Amino acid sequence: MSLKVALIGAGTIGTAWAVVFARAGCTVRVWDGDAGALERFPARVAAVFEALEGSAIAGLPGGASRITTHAALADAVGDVDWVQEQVKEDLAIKQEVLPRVEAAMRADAILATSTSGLSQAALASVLARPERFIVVHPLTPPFLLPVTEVVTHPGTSEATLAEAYRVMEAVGQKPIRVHGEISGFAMNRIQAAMLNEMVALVRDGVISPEDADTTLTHGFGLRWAVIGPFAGVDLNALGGIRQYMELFGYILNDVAKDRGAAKALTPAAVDKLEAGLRAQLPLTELPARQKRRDRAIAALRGHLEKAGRP
Ligand SMILES: NC(=O)C1=CN([C@@H]2O[C@H](COP(=O)(O)OP(=O)(O)OC[C@H]3O[C@@H](n4cnc5c(N)ncnc54)[C@H](O)[C@@H]3O)[C@@H](O)[C@H]2O)C=CC1
Ligand SMILES: O=C(O)[C@@H](O)C(=O)[C@H](O)[C@@H](O)CO
Repeated sequence: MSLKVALIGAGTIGTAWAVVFARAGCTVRVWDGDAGALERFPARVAAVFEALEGSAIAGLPGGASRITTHAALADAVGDVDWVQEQVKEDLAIKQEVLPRVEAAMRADAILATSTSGLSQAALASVLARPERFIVVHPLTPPFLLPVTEVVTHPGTSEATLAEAYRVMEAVGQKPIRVHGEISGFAMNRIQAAMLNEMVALVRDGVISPEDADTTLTHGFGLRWAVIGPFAGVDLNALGGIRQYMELFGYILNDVAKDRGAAKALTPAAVDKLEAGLRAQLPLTELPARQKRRDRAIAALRGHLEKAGRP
């Protein structure tokens, strides 16, 4: 992809985005308010490319040679098509940096922020061209984990949203659409729900931190690597997700009650889940999907045994 990209912020996520864009063929220009961060940047990027070398996701040759660092903001963003911002997660800092970046950019370029959950409306409110502004939030690190949430504010244009999808798909990311203003967006809320429960179980002496992690590394994580939690439980009852929830939904409700949370599993929620799952897969095809799940997890386990775990 021949896109010209500027990265604002040369820390952990700036480094990771540089690899994502550069390995896909984009020209990447990097700026940061801290000269030291820019100095350290090439070595950080080189370490990632070295780790990916020879793998299926190393990307096009010469990735690092497409990345340059710039002391002046205007030099980095002046003629690029896409600007991705990842300065410190602090509303006041982003509200100060984003308008400066916008003023130095081409009027038709897109300004995306990597914020993990700050209000997109509050960020957009300080911009002159909010229609070109969008949240494109990755997981860590995006060069390994392609899912990327795309979140608009009420003034984001349809063209900007479509371009965000086009660009993310072209650089090998898997965009997902998150609707509305919600703190933490979707990905961090999902992770937070699980982490909150794990913290409470450890705090109350129900399980050790190590064993809690093992439920993921040797359990759900293996399954969820090949099939999501909804599609996964859909295979755990012959009648699919509706029957699963009839049989085991009491656990979701008990946990919500124990933690003083409102019950999420309403009849309307079950109807929505069933409609979504059955649109993907008729009940008659569940056994075939079970077989595909088994093959994929078996292959994954074989690979993990060879590669070892960190
Ligand atoms: N670390 C993570 O796992 C993820 C972080 N993000 C988001 O990416 C953003 C950055 O996070 P990290 O890369 O982890 O932080 P980091 O601390 O590694 O890097 C932040 C960079 O911003 C620069 N910076 C801070 N204030 C600045 C200013 N006023 N002007 C110019 N540069 C400034 C710093 O010099 C630093 O190099 C945050 O919005 C965060 O929510 C998104 C996904 C994952
Ligand atoms: O674990 C992660 O990768 C996610 O939590 C994120 O990407 C977040 O943005 C995180 O770094 C801050 O909660």
